[in-house]
Amino acid sequence: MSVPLKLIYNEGPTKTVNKDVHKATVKPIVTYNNVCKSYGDLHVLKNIDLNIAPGEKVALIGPSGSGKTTLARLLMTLEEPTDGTIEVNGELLWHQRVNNKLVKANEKHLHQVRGNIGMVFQHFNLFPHMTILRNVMEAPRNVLGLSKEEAKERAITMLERVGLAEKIDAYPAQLSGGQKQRVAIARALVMRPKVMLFDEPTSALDPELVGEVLEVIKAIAAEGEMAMLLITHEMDFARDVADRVLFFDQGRIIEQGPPKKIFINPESERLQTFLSRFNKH
Ligand SMILES: Nc1ncnc2c1ncn2[C@@H]1O[C@H](COP(=O)(O)OP(=O)(O)OP(=O)(O)O)[C@@H](O)[C@H]1O
Repeated sequence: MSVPLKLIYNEGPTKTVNKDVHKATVKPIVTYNNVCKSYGDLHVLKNIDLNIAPGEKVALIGPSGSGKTTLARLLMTLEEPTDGTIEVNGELLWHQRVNNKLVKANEKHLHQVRGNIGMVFQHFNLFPHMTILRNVMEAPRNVLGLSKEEAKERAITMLERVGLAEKIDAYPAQLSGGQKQRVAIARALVMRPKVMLFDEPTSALDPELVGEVLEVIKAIAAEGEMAMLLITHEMDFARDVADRVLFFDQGRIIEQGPPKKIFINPESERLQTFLSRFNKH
């Protein structure tokens, strides 16, 4: 059993880190194996190797256009890698192993693997004609095949978790951007994914609404067992939530480590330059 390890640094917040995260023996929940992605001559991802352990919180930072969203889109199965493989919970995305050979995965297989991944994007894409409760119940009903009562119970629990229990009968148009994003988080969580992927979840929000969404994500992260990949331009948030921070530039992982190392003792010049832009603000 893993033992939570309390870690305090730089007068910063108290973090809970899963000790097992850094042990080589833990079977990763997500594996990128030599993944490349090109659009014509543009090589957006170059030989990415990345393991994410169960429960591990990984923040991805880096300049605009460095390939962070592309890395996420591959995991969401919205894009196919040009080369390499990705595994989630031991199952290949895009490919299957048949007689030890890689063959193209069918839709059924993809659907199954995708069920392990929850996604929250910049834009919430809620169904405007459905109440908040219906928005969150929809996938448990239609994808998991739960009864109406079971789906409702699960949805209400999730909406309570993101602080929106009193809004279940409201429609998306009646909510603030921050509240809509919290619904989107509940909608992803209700499927009980093993991995949650957040792609700049606050970048479309008015500044005064950013905090409430980040607080919800932090609270979910602190609960533990679910792995998270967080793409963010919020450096304080990355520092507070992540067990490991990856600095991405020009399609490669340039540097990675615990937040303390990345934000206080960055090694590469590129990371130092990148961080200095944030420190000026
Ligand atoms: N479908 C596509 N066709 C062609 N080029 C693309 C496509 N999608 C992304 N790109 C290019 O890939 C590069 C990486 O884009 P990506 O969105 O992954 O970067 P990013 O690090 O997430 O940037 P940001 O922080 O601004 O969101 C960019 O040069 C982008 O123009």
